[in-house]
Amino acid sequence: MPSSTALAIETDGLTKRYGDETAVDDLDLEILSGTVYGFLGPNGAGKTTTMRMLTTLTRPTSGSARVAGEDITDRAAVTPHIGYLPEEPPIYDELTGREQLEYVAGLRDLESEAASDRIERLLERFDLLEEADKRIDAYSKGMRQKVGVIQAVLHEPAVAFLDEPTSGLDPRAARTMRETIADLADQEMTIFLSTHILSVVDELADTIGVLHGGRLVAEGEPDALKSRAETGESRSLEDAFLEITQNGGVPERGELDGVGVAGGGRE
Ligand SMILES: Nc1ncnc2c1ncn2[C@@H]1O[C@H](COP(=O)(O)OP(=O)(O)OP(=O)(O)O)[C@@H](O)[C@H]1O
Repeated sequence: MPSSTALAIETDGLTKRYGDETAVDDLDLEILSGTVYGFLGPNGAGKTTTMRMLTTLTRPTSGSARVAGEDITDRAAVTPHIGYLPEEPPIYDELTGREQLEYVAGLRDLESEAASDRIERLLERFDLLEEADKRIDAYSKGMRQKVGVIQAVLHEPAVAFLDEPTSGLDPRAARTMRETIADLADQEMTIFLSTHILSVVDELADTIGVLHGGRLVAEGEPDALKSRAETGESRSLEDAFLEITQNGGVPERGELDGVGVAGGGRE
């Protein structure tokens, strides 16, 4: 068991109910600092709800969680340490890309010269320099996504929550995004990465967790998840994912032998 200081995200029985529906059910996570955690699950599995709880945007019904060592009930303590790219990044259409990023830097109280340097570098990296002084309402979906990611990591948070970071990006930009995520992880940023694009998770994640019906039904390193317990033969991550989540209803515990499963199996 790692010491608590090495954990970037720690949840204990984290649960969110909406009326009769349990969106996230008794979630226990221990995510090491500086790692990329790939968070998978079918539509409606509870991924966004989990991220909204961990980023303090919605309160759990029960259970607890710490992010970057801070309790998620203490929004003021948590927010300086996190960045969040939600499905629809919060950006002002009437600003230019650069103005939007400078605005976010101001909200984060970043020192202006250092922030300007970092904004320039990230704009250049994402091939946005030429468009940086155009209004965002003229941006394509992919360009908006790039601004959304840059603003999520501008303040070099300890933990970045990225929901479908490659959404809307062309192949070149998607590659830049993957390389940027890998670089950020190399710089000890913890990345909580939710996506339906399994190749992205396969390439980047140190650990993958699979949520199904609000419950964590499998967790492990990508290779362990892909290995078939009975024969040891390897399957694609897509095959593994489809097999793990194949029953439409409530998941059964232990669907994936040989891989840590919610409620047991993790060290
Ligand atoms: N504000 C809300 N009010 C009521 N039910 C909600 C609310 N937010 C989410 N839910 C329900 O909680 C469940 C989990 O939704 P969530 O958006 O977390 O899933 P997801 O894994 O992010 O799905 P997707 O991959 O489609 O984005 C769904 O059944 C959804 O209908």
